[in-house]
Amino acid sequence: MALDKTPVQVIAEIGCNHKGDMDIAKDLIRVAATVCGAHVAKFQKRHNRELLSPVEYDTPHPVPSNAYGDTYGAHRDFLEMDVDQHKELIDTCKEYGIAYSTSVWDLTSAREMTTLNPPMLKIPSATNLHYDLQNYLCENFAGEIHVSTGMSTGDEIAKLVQFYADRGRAQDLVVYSCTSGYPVAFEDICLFEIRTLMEKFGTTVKGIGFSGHHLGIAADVAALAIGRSLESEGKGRFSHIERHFTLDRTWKGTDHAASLEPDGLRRLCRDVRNVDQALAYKGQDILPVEQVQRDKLKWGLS
Ligand SMILES: C=C(OP(=O)(O)O)C(=O)O
Repeated sequence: MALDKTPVQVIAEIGCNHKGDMDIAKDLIRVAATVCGAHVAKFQKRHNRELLSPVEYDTPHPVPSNAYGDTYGAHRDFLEMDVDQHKELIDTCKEYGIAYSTSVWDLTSAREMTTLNPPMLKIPSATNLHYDLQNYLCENFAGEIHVSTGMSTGDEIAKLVQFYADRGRAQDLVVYSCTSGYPVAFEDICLFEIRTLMEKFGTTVKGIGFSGHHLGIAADVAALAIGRSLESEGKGRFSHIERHFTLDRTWKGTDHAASLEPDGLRRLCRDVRNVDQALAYKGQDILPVEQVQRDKLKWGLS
């Protein structure tokens, strides 16, 4: 079966790695696009008073050395960009020719971000049981809806996909294999979950993706090989690889240590492009590149 050669999209998950600073956020977009060759620059949007209980909001950050505020809520608020700032980030993405995306963690964020008409919005693993939010997106957002499946049971994932199918939106849905951990040990990445998702849902949804929080880039290339080979068996489409992205892994904050720096993301994008070309069957017995060698080297033909 011929593979759909639409390139697998590499998403630079900037998240909150901008440390609440628009200049850093814009620089992350610029570097992801122009130095690394990523396809999407992704952020996160939260309304912390809606998302967190009063007690969670007022409790100090569990890791004080990562805290940007006296309480967890104040810390999260410090890292938030408002709607106008997200508009500016969209403009910056346009300037550098990279698509913009953001995850929405609560209903208010979903309402706000849909007004910006991005090409895609994401529901993080933490929020994928929030059906009011997902119903809102199904009814009010025409773009792709990406949903991550960390910390989810098989039944929850099946229900999730059915929810979108029932609303006629499964063909706009991208479901991500994900292990929620920062960073994730190699034995916990469980890449064959991509196989499970593709076998169960690949032909129902628009795409299956991989959202990684591990170290290095080898697992992503393996994810690509697994996803594309299932594609070759008619099990749907493997469409996205998402990795956290920072300018400096030693910066203060939870996600930096599990992020790629510019050279890592650049190598990931390069390897995804190159390996994707290599993932093909021979369309003919002897390729043109081999014919020259066959004529010259092959014993027993003349
Ligand atoms: C936390 C997020 O994603 P994931 O669940 O894939 O890690 C996110 O996109 O904000």
